[in-house]
Amino acid sequence: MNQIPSVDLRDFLSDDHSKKMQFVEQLGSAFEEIGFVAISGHFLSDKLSEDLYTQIKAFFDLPQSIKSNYEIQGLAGQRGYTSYGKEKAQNAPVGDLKEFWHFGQYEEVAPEDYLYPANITVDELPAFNSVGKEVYQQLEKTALYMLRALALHLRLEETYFDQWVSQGNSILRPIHYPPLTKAPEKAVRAAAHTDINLITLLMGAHGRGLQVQNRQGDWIEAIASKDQLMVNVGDMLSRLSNNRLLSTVHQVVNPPEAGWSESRYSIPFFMHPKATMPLNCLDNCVDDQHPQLYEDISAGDFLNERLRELGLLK
Ligand SMILES: O=C(O)CCC(=O)C(=O)O
Ligand SMILES: [Fe+2]
Repeated sequence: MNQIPSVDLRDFLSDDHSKKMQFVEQLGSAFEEIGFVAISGHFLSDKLSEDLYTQIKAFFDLPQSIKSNYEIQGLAGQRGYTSYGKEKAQNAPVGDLKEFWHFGQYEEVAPEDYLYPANITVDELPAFNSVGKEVYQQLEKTALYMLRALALHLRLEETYFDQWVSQGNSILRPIHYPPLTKAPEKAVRAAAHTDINLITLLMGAHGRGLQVQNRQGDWIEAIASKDQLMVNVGDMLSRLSNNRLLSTVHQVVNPPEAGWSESRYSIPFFMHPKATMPLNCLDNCVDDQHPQLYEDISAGDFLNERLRELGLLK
């Protein structure tokens, strides 16, 4: 396969059962074949998307001394700001050429029942906080429907994932890749990696840069149209499905020299379940032809293992 397939989430939401099942089939085969799909008909409006871009550009434009106030020790980069070059892809020699922010789950419970660290508020930019929350919730809703479709594809109850992802540990990560001033020796904007989580919804895959490795080992460009999000399978879902759904290696390459002066902004939403979700390979993905490939593990233990490898958790 040398192109990322496209699907329209409105088909899944339609009252027409055959359209709904056609979406399930298209999504399932895309995720079995290449692990990526571009989706339109999601819940994020153009206006909200533009608002978030405006806010994150304003944030990354703040002086470093102010941004650094939001880099909180002891949080393993789970909330707030992570400075340039800190995150390193698994097995990469040097850090990626990026800085980023994390919005996390918004919990409507008493503080003593909080599962997660609280979100960090940027005092200088009030709308940054409210727009981030709204985008988080619209992408979370979109991701929930994608997982419902995948549940049907895997012959599970349609709402199988709901209990695990409702109030889940998902993260919205606006990323800034600053302009390049000289030829980077080893580093690329984001070194080849797979995502850790269940599925990722990516805003901002509209220009060149993101590349996906197909089964033949070739790098293909993943470019979404303006109304599309790029969605891919992460390691948690490939593990759960005993590698039936592919968590595909991808990277963000540096632009040609003519494009060095431009920043890249992209915004992935990493859908994570609650830490207690078992990632044990599903019974209906294991048989004589497909022996179980992974040990049983919980989502929380798996995440911590991977954050350590990324250099974010000590
Ligand atoms: O910047 C991008 O387009 C993709 C980033 C990415 O793959 C990631 O952060 O996991
Ligand atoms: Fe990624």
